[in-house]
This record gives sequence, structure tokens and C-alpha cells, in this order.
Amino acid sequence: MKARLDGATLGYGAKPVLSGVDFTLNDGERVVLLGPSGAGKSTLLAAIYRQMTKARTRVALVPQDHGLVPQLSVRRNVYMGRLDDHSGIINLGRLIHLPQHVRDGIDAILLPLGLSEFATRPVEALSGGQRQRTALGRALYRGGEVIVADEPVSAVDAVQSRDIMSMIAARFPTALIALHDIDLARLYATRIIGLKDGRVRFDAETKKVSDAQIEALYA
Ligand SMILES: Nc1ncnc2c1ncn2[C@@H]1O[C@H](COP(=O)(O)OP(=O)(O)OP(=O)(O)O)[C@@H](O)[C@H]1O
Repeated sequence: MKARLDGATLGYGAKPVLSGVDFTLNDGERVVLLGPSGAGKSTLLAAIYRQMTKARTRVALVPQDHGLVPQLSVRRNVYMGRLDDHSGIINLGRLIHLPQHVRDGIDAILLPLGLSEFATRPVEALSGGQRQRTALGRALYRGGEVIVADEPVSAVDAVQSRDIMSMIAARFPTALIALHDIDLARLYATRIIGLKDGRVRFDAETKKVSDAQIEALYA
């Protein structure tokens, strides 16, 4: 088991966003969260991410806003995925010069993401889809037991989306991902959770979730 909530109430102020949440993320699962905008997908992801980092599980995160440093190059933003593997002094040095072996490791990640030609470009000069792929690159470079990703393919095309989800599946044994694309969720997830109106509406193996259940989330 990677994380667990028992009847949790999650939110930001007096009014909860989600209540009565029972949720377990098991090893080897690929769990996808579905639900309309504002249903609480990011809120649930954040709670699970916090719990796992507190327990010192190595987690790679793809936040919805990407969390990139706009002035730094694609390569350096990807390097950020492993900042906490090194001392401050090493990281400071690498801000100025990335050793060849580190560069090679990063470039191997950039290639399948179609970002090789942008390696030295500052993130602020990239398109939305290129930025999103940079954030994914940072997570793939980090690696770990789990990935937590908030709509990680919202800005890329359908073919790229499938390729990226395959890369995620190959690299991370366990995943918790919020998606908007229902077909992609069905293709990728071993389990789907539906959120609506402050509650978990269903939580089941993908093949046991009906189209009607999913449609009801967005009705
Ligand atoms: N930092 C915050 N402070 C206060 N309220 C917040 C904060 N973040 C989110 N909310 C509110 O919590 C609710 C759930 O937001 P959340 O981002 O979890 O939804 P979501 O399902 O991820 O939506 P989307 O699909 O649009 O990203 C919304 O009503 C939102 O306005």
C-alpha cells in the first residue's frame, strides 16, 4: 500500500471540497481520477502526494500548472527532478555547468518526448504543449515508486497523449492521475475513481465501470 485515507475531509477553509473519502492507493495500480472541473481531483491528488512524501516514498509530481522555472532551460528544468538527490553546492554548480554524463541522462528523456531541439531553450519561450512535456520530462527523469500527475496530457495531441501515458506506465510501477479524456482513462487505468459534488461517486476496476456511471459525473 502506498497511501490511504479513511473517511477523510479535504478542503481549504471552513467548507470541505471532499468529505467521507475512503481511498487506498495500492502498489502496482494505475488509478485515474475523473470528474467535472472543480470536483476536487487536484485536492485529492495533493492530499495523497503529501502523505506519501511525509512517509518518504519517492514520488514524481506533475502539477496542473507544471511548476517550471520560466527563465531556465528545458534541460535545467528537467534536472530539477533530481534536485533533492544532491547537496546544495552541487546543485548550485550545475546551474552554471551540467556535466556531460548528467546532460546525457537528461537528453535520453528529452528524445522520446520530442524535446531534443529545445534542450537549451528557456521554458518561457515554449508552447503550452512543450511546457507540459518538459514537466513530464522532469517527472520521468526523477523516476520513483509512484507518479502523481494532474492532467498531464491536457495540452498535447491524441497520439502524443497515448505515447506519454505508455511512457508513464513503463517508468512508474504505481500511478495516481487526474484526466479529462475518458477514452484515455479506460485505456490506461487499472482502476477509475469518479468524483462529483464533494463525494467519491464510484471507485472500481476499470472494466467494472460503466459508460453511464462516467456520463453521470458530467451530467
Ligand atoms: N488553494 C485553494 N484555496 C481555496 N479553494 C481552493 C483552492 N484550490 C482549489 N480550491 C477549490 O476547491 C474546489 C476543488 O478544486 P480542485 O482544483 O481540487 O478541482 P479539480 O477537480 O482538480 O478541477 P479542475 O478539473 O478544474 O482542475 C474548487 O471549488 C476550487 O475552487
